[in-house]
Amino acid sequence: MTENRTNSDKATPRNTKSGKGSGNRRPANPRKLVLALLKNIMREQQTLDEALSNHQADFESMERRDRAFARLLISTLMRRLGQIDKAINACMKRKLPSKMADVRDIIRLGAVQLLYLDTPPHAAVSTSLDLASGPRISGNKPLMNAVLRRLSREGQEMLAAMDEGYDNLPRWLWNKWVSTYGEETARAIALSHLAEAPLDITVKDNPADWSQRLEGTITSGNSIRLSPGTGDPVFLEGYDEGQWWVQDFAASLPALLLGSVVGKRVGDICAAPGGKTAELISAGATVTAVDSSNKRMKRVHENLERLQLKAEVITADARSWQPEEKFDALLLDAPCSATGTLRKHPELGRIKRPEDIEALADLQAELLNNCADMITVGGTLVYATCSLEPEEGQLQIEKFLANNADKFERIPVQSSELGEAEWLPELLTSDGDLRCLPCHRHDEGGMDGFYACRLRKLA
Ligand SMILES: C[S@@+](CC[C@H](N)C(=O)[O-])C[C@H]1O[C@@H](n2cnc3c(N)ncnc32)[C@H](O)[C@@H]1O
Repeated sequence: MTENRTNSDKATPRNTKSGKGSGNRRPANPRKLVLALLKNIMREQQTLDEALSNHQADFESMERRDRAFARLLISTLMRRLGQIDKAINACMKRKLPSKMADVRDIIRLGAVQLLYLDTPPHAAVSTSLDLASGPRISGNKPLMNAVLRRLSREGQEMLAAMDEGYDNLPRWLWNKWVSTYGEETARAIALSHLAEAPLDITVKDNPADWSQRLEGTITSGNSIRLSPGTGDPVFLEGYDEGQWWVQDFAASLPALLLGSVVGKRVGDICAAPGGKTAELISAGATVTAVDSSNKRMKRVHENLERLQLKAEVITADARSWQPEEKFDALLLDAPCSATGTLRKHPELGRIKRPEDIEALADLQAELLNNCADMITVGGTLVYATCSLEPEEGQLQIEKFLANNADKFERIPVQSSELGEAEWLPELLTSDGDLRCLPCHRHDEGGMDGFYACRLRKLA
């Protein structure tokens, strides 16, 4: 299972294990593919997974090395776009108008190679200019050439004078995080996006044995952090045998807030692609997994089959669906802006807008209200999102508790429930909610931003 928290209904292109590209098709040019992805992301607000699925045949036609290069190019572009654009603007008398977006994208593609990927200047410039076809674009080759040549000479000096955390974060997110967490933490979060996130897996059992076999380290509980450069997880021992699934350490925590689930009927609401479903089943629960997306539910079925785990799987809108018999416990992992996952999905910073947060907060409130009716009196409800925004986290819960004061109470989480590591208290708020930030445990590779709160039904 590979994690996908972008709420995208489009699957990431599957890895062909041969890595040789597919069929007799002529392999696609990785730089040209990246240009198309950039357009999909920046001008059509698609996630990288969505954009990649538009170009699946091209992606799969490439050798494994070219696929890795294309991914490196697009992810570095997304992580560093603020600095790249600032450096490009410094090379021009005035900013390029939006009708010249294609020209700007070609310069960006050359710039990322010159500034961050150590591509020899002649190769970065000539391979970019080769992509400038068509009368409207090719007429701008002298401009593109001049900007890229200047970046090859002065680019590193320009970068050294920039504030890389601040410059690479969209302004509205910077302002929001400074007002929510303070400038020091906002900067630490922004800096955490600049490096690729490590790969975490959750094992069904025997974490000590699996951490040795896969040469990783146990973060806590059943979560193992693999060493950098481990490569594509589908090639690793235990994947085909269904012994583990990919899940960020922070994403493995909300399910723990339900306590012992052995023998309990647990509703996993908004379940796809099924990371927490697998965790709850492995912990001994009888799980009903509900999600509204047919396409994503297909992945739950595939993932459970690989992991040889069983759940009742229901495709339904959880704003109105109700179980025939109420659950003992429920986990609502609500759709959200996913701003806690920018390390893994740096493009989200470019496609999300402040108004998305408001709309998602309304959807989460509807889901939470309906989930409140799905559990028995005395039952536990855990609400979680991978957002850093208070409207999707603590403010959502405050509103819910204010409207349901006689029906629900918050049960503060104790750090010992999350595991034994001495640093786990860092992840809890003074109210006893879980509040993971991407900058937590930065020196060990950080973690996704996650919020979770535990409630008990009183009446
Ligand atoms: C954050 S993802 C869930 C991740 C999942 N819990 C896991 O651990 O693998 C949110 C999910 O909410 C689902 N969703 C969005 N709106 C929904 C609705 N009204 N009813 C049910 N599911 C919904 C999306 O399809 C998406 O799969």
